[in-house]
Amino acid sequence: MAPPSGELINAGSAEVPSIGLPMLPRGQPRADGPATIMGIGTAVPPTEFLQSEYPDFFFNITNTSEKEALKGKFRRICEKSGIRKRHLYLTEEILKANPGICTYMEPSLNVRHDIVVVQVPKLAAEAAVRAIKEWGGKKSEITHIVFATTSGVNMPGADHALAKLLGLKPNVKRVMLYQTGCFGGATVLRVAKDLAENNKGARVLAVCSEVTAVTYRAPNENHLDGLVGSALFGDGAGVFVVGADPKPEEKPLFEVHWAGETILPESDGAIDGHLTEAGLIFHLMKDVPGLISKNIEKFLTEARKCAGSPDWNNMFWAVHPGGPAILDQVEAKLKLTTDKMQGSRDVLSEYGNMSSSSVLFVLDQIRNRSLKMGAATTGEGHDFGFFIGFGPGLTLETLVLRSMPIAN
Ligand SMILES: CC(=O)CC(=O)SCCNC(=O)CCNC(=O)[C@H](O)C(C)(C)COP(=O)(O)OP(=O)(O)OC[C@H]1O[C@@H](n2cnc3c(N)ncnc32)[C@H](O)[C@@H]1OP(=O)(O)O
Repeated sequence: MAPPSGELINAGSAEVPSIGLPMLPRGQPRADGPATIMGIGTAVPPTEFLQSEYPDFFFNITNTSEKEALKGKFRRICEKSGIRKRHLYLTEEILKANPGICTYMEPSLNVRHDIVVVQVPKLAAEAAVRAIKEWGGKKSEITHIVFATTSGVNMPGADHALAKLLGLKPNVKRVMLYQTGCFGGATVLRVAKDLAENNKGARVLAVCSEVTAVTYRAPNENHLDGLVGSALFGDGAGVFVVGADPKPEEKPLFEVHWAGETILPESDGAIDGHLTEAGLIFHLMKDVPGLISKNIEKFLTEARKCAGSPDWNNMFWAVHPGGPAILDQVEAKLKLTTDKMQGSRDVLSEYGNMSSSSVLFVLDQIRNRSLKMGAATTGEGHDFGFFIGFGPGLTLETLVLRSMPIAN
């Protein structure tokens, strides 16, 4: 029987006075070094939609072509979106076969879920195969999966489906994060970092996969922020292989040095989403770019201390490309040179806003740009950089990454 708590406190054990037991060795040894990103893979559905043609397609398929004023507004948003094309699973054929998805508010959750429950893990598996190939290890060495998606919910989750599709061992340890929205890309890396650093030898798949079949809906005068989502969102999956203490045959692309998350002041309701019988209904306040740019400096000033507080322009920037106004306003606020957001702008242009997956694409773009530029490091020649997600809350989630030298 346990002694009274007073005796416990005064039990006199030199090692652990609070419980009076000797310290035991930890069952699971920790890694020696920081988590590293050892492989990156991305995937998108094959069908692409040119943004210049999208207003006609969207208003036709949703039977709303008579709403000329609304269509004019949608066209203006598309023109200012910074997007050239997007990839969507929902082709014309699939939309015609599922007319409920093309309405504004008809109950249609079943058909939407039938699509995403299959397509979200499938797209993730495509990206994971590429990430694992670059990493060069065996699938049997994968110890953990951390998976984020806002595209539907299911039991067992998309993490379970991915493990089956890839043929991973049944004892792979899984963390499934549903409905994180766009900051999920940074969350999966933060959780993967903690797992890799606290479990020696762990090799973690950090996974995001988004398919817009849950949010797709007809335009409506009562939901103008919905128009912004319809103009911006695209489908895509991104996967990192994360592990610490790389073996000689493993070639890290980035080290993860710091991770943090904060809720921005006075931002309640700025981005939110509600899962309803008609799918996921998104709300975006017009001031999202202003709220992010107003509050970001304080948080990033704290974050960059781990890198010796370099100048903003002496870092690389992997920022979730939520929309061009967000990139513009952060750039202006921190007086960044125009090349700093190029990775984010390139991803926005070629894929749109793929919610949580986007920032993984941006880091892939940055290391590819670095190679093309002949830069000395994977971070466009800089030693340290940011990996930034934001989304519902408003939640701002950031990691500080250290780039690796490129042998030229
Ligand atoms: C899913 C997640 O968790 C995280 C996310 O990423 S959520 C998405 C975050 N992204 C955003 O919030 C979008 C940020 N906004 C932008 O990038 C730009 O404002 C934009 C591309 C939407 C428009 O570009 P712009 O240069 O600002 O053009 P602007 O002329 O001001 O706006 C175009 C039209 O859009 C309308 N508009 C812009 N933002 C709007 C909003 N949030 N709601 C409703 N209408 C909006 C404007 O009123 C304007 O309408 P009119 O042409 O009829 O006047």
